[in-house]
Amino acid sequence: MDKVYISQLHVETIIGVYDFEKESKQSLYFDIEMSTDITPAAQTDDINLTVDYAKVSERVITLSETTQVELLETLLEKLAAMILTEFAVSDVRIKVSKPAAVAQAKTVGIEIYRKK
Ligand SMILES: Nc1nc2c(c(=O)[nH]1)N=C([C@H](O)[C@@H](O)CO)CN2
Repeated sequence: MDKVYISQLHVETIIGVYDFEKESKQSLYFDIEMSTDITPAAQTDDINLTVDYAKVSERVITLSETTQVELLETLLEKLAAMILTEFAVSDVRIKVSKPAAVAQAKTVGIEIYRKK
């Protein structure tokens, strides 16, 4: 299956388990890969017949900024459900990195894969 992807989408939001994390925004970076058939768009040159990565990016940014949760897992499940509901994709893989979470690590994070 063809893929539409978004790499290193940067979002600033409140997220975390600890009290100090609820006081200021932290950076998250998303890698998103969605399966879809791009043939109809390629044959017609019509953006309406494919998955618009700009629209997906906007929705991921908005939902991440307005959802207040503690765990990255919770946020990723909400984002995957939104993408599968709102866009014509058969599956989605989302990876989130939270580089400031562990000082000794370059970054840490979670990856999930969900199907319709
Ligand atoms: N599997 C997870 N582990 C941890 C998370 C998380 O969201 N998922 N979050 C934290 C803290 O919020 C951390 O980011 C700050 O030190 C710890 N472990």
